[in-house]
Amino acid sequence: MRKLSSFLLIKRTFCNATKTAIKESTAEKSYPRMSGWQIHSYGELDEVQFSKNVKKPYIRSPKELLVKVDASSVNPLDVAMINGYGSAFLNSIRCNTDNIEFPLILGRDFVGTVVHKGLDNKDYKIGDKIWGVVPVQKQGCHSEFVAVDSCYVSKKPKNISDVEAAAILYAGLTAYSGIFLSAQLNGLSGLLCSSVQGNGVGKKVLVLGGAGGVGHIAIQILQAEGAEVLTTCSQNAVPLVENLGVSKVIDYTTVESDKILIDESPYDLILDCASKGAEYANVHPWKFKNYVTFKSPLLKNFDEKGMLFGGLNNLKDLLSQNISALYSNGVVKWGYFVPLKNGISYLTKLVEKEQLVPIIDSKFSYGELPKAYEKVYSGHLRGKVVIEY
Ligand SMILES: NC(=O)C1=CN([C@@H]2O[C@H](COP(=O)(O)OP(=O)(O)OC[C@H]3O[C@@H](n4cnc5c(N)ncnc54)[C@H](OP(=O)(O)O)[C@@H]3O)[C@@H](O)[C@H]2O)C=CC1
Repeated sequence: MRKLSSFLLIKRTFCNATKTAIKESTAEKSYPRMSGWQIHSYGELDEVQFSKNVKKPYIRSPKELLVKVDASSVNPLDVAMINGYGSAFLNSIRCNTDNIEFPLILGRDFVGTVVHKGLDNKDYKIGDKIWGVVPVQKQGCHSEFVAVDSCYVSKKPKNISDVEAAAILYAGLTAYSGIFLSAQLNGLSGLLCSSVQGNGVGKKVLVLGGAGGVGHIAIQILQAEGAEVLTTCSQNAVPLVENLGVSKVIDYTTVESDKILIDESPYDLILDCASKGAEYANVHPWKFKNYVTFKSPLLKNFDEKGMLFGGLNNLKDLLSQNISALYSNGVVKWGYFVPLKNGISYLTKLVEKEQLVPIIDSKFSYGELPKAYEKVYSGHLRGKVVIEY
């Protein structure tokens, strides 16, 4: 009798488990799908694979919007993330759809159309054309749809095309945070004030790498603020950056360029958009108040040494680079992409006033996305690589 009841119990448990599995797999199959570019492990560029069977994101909070992506861009970060860059830190804060690492969708900035919205989104209606960014710990936007908190978007400026707009926000917010948060051009935190222009009047700024995605936008922000801007680039980019109206273009490939850079100092700010790094601040006997580099060792230290020792190493790096820069009276800082709402509003206004015009290096279709990744990987960009969906 006891044997029979145990048999019945096992059978019932088995049946329930089978029913649950069938239910789950049916739910999995009936889940809405979309197309997207994903990586399933870290490696080379060919890890980026197209699939028509990607789970469509959905709205998970009243502040979120579901967006049909119309255009996007590729950034050096996307290419680096394929290689596993930042994975240690990002996994510690990751909040993608299922809190899992893979499959991972890259892509950080987009222009798109609102197709669904959370209840707490009175500023947006279905069909609105918006632009925005996706924080690095979330699934990206190199896919048909993206779900994003409305604090990372705003209405797209009407005076530029989708493709032009797609070139701006990630690079623009990086430039914005380097100028206002790290260097504090306005004398305050960029979080507090950026609506009144003129913060650069009387200031001399050197932008290293003025032809690239971040560099060409940084130049335009600084000029809109009234700063005198000098920039470096290689010879074939000189006419392009001259067109931006900078006061001096220095071709860094010439022998005399170092002397010019030193003679032109002191600088209120040197903004490194050319991956020169903190070390470069001390290479020349020049004077500066602030040196901000976007080549930060922060995530690399976490990747290589773990969260604790990586954190300690970051502290050590920050102190040592500043101690060696003391002789020039300058402060050396790291700059980052920060998805700031007031940064998005600032860039929107700059575009609407035609003080910021993006430079497009090249345009690819959504189906050609791997070619766009290759283009960014190969470097020497003149503006941005954009994707039209
Ligand atoms: N920390 C962060 O959160 C972020 C960091 N970044 C980093 O900032 C840097 C710039 O990004 P992005 O503008 O998108 O990159 P791009 O590749 O678009 O631009 C880099 C530009 O620098 C030029 N360049 C290279 N070497 C020099 C040099 N010695 N002097 C002057 N110019 C040079 C390149 O052209 P050429 O080689 O022909 O001279 C190219 O035009 C990258 O290293 C990127 O990884 C970017 C965004 C966020």
